[in-house]
Formats: sequence, structure tokens, C-alpha cells
Amino acid sequence: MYELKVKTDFAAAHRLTLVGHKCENLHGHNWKVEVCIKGDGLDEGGVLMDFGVIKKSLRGIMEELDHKFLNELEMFSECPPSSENIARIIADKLGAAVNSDKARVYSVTAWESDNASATYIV
Ligand SMILES: Nc1nc2c(c(=O)[nH]1)N=C([C@H](O)[C@H](O)COP(=O)(O)OP(=O)(O)OP(=O)(O)O)CN2
Ligand SMILES: [Zn+2]
Repeated sequence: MYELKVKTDFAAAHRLTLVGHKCENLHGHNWKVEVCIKGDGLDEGGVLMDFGVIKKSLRGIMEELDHKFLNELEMFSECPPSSENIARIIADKLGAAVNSDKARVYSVTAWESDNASATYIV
């Protein structure tokens, strides 16, 4: 089994009700995102999946999130923009773009600060 990891980031604002009192106020984070892709078979070039393919798809997803007020985005219309939901939505979008019978998105971790992260395992 091979495991690839690619990191990226985005900056955005959000509000979370029902979590902690201070989270109800509009505030922002510089989220760090780490995606993990797993699979068994390498292609003729000796790679599981070209990092460039993963980075390109992630760039598109980050553009949807970067410098946005997350609560107003369609993707968060039915779930609060917590780090857990951010990680899951990125995993779903990336998986739809890059999954194949050889390699699949395994997990996405969204770091809200240096000390706090949420991981979604597909
Ligand atoms: N499980 C989760 N818990 C919390 C989330 C989350 O997404 N998942 N989010 C928040 C808020 O976004 C809040 O902005 C961060 O709160 P918190 O870490 O408590 O505050 P600080 O960044 O200021 O960190 P301190 O350690 O308190 O300085 C809350 N919880
Ligand atoms: Zn927050």
C-alpha cells in the first residue's frame, strides 16, 4: 500500500453556533489542509498518482473556500462550517475528481490552528 500526502491552505471566515460561546461571533482562520491518498498499484511512471493532478484539483477546491464567508456557501447550506465538515466536504470533492480503481482519497485533515485539527476518514 502506498500513501501520498499533499498539503494546502486557505483563509476564510465563519461563525459556529452551538459550539463555544466565542465561536458564535464572526471570526476567521488560516486553515491548513492535508489530504491523504492510498492505493496499491503504481503506474508505468512509478507513481500512484501524479502529485500535480492532486494539487490541481485541490487548487480548484481551495478557490471555492479562500477568502469566503463559509456560512454563506452552498456547500455549507445543510451543515455548519466546522473543521470536521470542511474536511469531509474537501474529501468528497477531491474524491469525485481524482479517485480511480488504483488510488482513492483516504482522509483529509483540516487544521484550524497549530494546535487543533479535524480529520475525516472516507
Ligand atoms: N471539534 C471542533 N471544535 C471546535 C471547532 C471545530 O471546528 N471543531 N471550531 C471552533 C471555532 O472555530 C473556534 O474559532 C476555535 O475555538 P478554540 O480553539 O476554542 O479557540 P482559539 O482558536 O482561540 O484557541 P484557544 O486555545 O482557546 O486560544 C471551536 N471548537
Ligand atoms: Zn472558528
